[in-house]
Amino acid sequence: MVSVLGGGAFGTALAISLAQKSPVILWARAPEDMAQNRENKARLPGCELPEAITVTGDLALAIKDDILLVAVPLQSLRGFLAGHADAFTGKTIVACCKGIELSTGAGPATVIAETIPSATSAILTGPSFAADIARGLPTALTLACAEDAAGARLQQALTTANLRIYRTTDTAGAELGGALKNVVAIACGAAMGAGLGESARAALMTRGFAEMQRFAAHRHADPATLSGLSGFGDLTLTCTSQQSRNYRLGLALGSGSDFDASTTVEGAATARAMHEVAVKNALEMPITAAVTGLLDGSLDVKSAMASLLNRPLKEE
Ligand SMILES: NC(=O)C1=CN([C@@H]2O[C@H](COP(=O)(O)OP(=O)(O)OC[C@H]3O[C@@H](n4cnc5c(N)ncnc54)[C@H](O)[C@@H]3O)[C@@H](O)[C@H]2O)C=CC1
Ligand SMILES: O=C(CO)COP(=O)(O)O
Repeated sequence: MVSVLGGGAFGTALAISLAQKSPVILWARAPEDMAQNRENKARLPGCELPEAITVTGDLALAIKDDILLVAVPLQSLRGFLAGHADAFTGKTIVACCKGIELSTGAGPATVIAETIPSATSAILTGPSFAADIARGLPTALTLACAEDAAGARLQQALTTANLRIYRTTDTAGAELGGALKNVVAIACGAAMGAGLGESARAALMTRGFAEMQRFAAHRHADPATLSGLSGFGDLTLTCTSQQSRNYRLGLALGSGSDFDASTTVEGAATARAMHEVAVKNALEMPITAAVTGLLDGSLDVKSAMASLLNRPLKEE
């Protein structure tokens, strides 16, 4: 059986998807409302929880299963795993989160490997909005696991009628694609929010993709992974849809409107983490630098765009 740890939008959607096949335990820090109303009103309203889902706040019960999908934000992943390290020993842990740690520059697979070395670590990533998965709309994701046999087992276990899963052993590529596209989505939202137009967005997506490839090459990821669902696929979705929280944060920055600070926006911390790695390793990441400036308030959108346009001319 599979358990999902993390009662936010994505964890709930994955539990709903898996409940088509077998009973699922969904662990949440505050399960009461979900358990009582059979709906995650706070994060995924309008999606009824099927009977096959047991909602619990008892982590020991959830961790009994062998396959554990962990859907907490990336910046919380290390603390969450380390806090229950004994219980996670020897398990198969699938990180369902996207980002790079501010404190270390590590992605989710690395965080699992460092925190629970006895675990089999994997990542589930790619273009999917939680609401789409929960409604049973067709979705394709990437499952990355360095051990191919374990990856194949997970691919079978997590595929459902509407959720098609491809697999790869390139965990570095998969974790970077999902992390870095959020930063580009913030940039695209900001450009659209400031009224700079769709041509500007296309330029940011394309040159942002070049930054993703550069960063991934630095981490020895397979370039083909970046061109797949977890990279190009998710970049396309997140940079073009108002369903994306990263894109919506960008829209708010660009238009000068308010944004609810309690929203999970992985790209904000990831932009800072990437910028630090880029500066330290002399990687050229001007869009990431511009997003970091927008987030810390040292740049506005028009001057950020001007700084990108005024860089020395170069070959594509
Ligand atoms: N919502 C979506 O459409 C998708 C989200 N993701 C990824 O899923 C991850 C989680 O995001 P969402 O579920 O959307 O966010 P969310 O904001 O809906 O939920 C986050 C959940 O994590 C819990 N949480 C936070 N810190 C925790 C900790 N230390 N211990 C235990 N639980 C903790 C919160 O209580 C909350 O239930 C993110 O990395 C996101 O990028 C990936 C694909 C789609
Ligand atoms: O990762 C996602 C889509 O694949 C969800 O995007 P947001 O976190 O920006 O909402």
